[in-house]
Amino acid sequence: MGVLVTGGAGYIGSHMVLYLADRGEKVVVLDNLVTGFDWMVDHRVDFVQGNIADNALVSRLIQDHGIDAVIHFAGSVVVPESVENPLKYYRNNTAATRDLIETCVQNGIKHFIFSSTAAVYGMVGLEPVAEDAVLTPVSPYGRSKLMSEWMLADVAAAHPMTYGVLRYFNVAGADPEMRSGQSTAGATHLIKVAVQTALGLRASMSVFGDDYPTPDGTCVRDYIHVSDLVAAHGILLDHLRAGGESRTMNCGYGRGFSVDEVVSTVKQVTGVDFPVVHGPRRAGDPASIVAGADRIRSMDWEPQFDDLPTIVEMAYKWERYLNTRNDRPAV
Ligand SMILES: NC(=O)c1ccc[n+]([C@@H]2O[C@H](COP(=O)([O-])OP(=O)(O)OC[C@H]3O[C@@H](n4cnc5c(N)ncnc54)[C@H](O)[C@@H]3O)[C@@H](O)[C@H]2O)c1
Ligand SMILES: O=c1ccn([C@@H]2O[C@H](COP(=O)(O)OP(=O)(O)O[C@H]3O[C@H](CO)[C@H](O)[C@H](O)[C@H]3O)[C@@H](O)[C@H]2O)c(=O)[nH]1
Repeated sequence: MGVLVTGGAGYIGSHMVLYLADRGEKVVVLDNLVTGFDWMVDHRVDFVQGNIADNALVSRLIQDHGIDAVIHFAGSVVVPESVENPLKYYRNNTAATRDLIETCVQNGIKHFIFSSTAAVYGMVGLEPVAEDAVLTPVSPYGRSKLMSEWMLADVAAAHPMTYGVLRYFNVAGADPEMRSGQSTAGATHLIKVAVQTALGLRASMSVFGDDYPTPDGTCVRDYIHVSDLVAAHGILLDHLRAGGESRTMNCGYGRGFSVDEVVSTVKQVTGVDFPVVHGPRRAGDPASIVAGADRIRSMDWEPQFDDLPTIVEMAYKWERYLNTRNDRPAV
């Protein structure tokens, strides 16, 4: 048995690789390094640079490495970019995923786990959102991912394959042993931006909107630590390998923090009172999105880092480490 991890040189995929290597799995990573870094791939696993849509390459990897399961992280991930360049997202997230799934079917892959997103829900109310909610994504990013969810369900109905769809909420933090972390150039994610500001890499940061219908007027999100997130994939993989049915699950802790709460936590953890500007709303932001977490909590999933200061501390430590590298990605 072996696992093909696509996008394993990226933020979340590199943590998945650490998790699998730590438990002694045979792993091969396929990544074209468009946003990932080869130095983020753990040395215990094989790394191949290439595209998920390359049928001949993926077939060879599956056969040479005895792959029974694919965990598919590779994709394009920036919501505003998907609005400006939707065809990029339909090509890389939908069409390329279609090609990858076809290669998997042709090669008898038994299990396929897919990185989906809370963006498939679109604008929701203030209550936690469950998996069976109406899906009305508002961005090409969300739609490109939802189409892949549908393809997987159709393919699994027609072929002997089981699948897991995991809808991630706001992923943050870094490996507790500092072997990987969020390293993307020009990051837009709140916790990453805030720790960069605390380190003086940015002169100030903005809070996008403070007139939302939330307790303090700023947007509420469900921040999940990346190591807890990848552990959920491991549990789902074990479930599928044991003959369990396909599952679609939210990945969040089921509680929200506002932007102002996150910023205060970053100030407390870092001890730096950095400048914060309260600016206008950012287009497309839902006021609040928190995971209905009943399904994931009904698995044997025991989160280790469900604590905002701990998540922030690890993100901060990783940012400090990145700062010591000569090749640190641009802020
Ligand atoms: N970060 C989040 O908060 C978040 C939230 C919801 C869903 N997701 C999903 O999780 C997955 C991983 O996201 P991430 O934050 O680690 O992003 P990332 O950009 O760090 O990782 C994506 C990786 O995929 C690679 N890649 C992209 N297109 C490829 C292709 N065609 N062939 C081969 N490799 C390719 C990139 O080089 C990169 O290493 C994505 O599918 C994303 O949509 C992320
Ligand atoms: O400098 C910043 C950055 C962000 N924010 C705010 O902080 C919140 C979180 O923003 P992020 O950009 O960190 O994350 P998003 O909630 O926009 O998006 C994340 O969660 C989505 C699902 O909800 C998708 O999965 C997406 O891929 C993932 O990046 C938002 O209200 C945003 O407006 C700021 O105020 N200032």
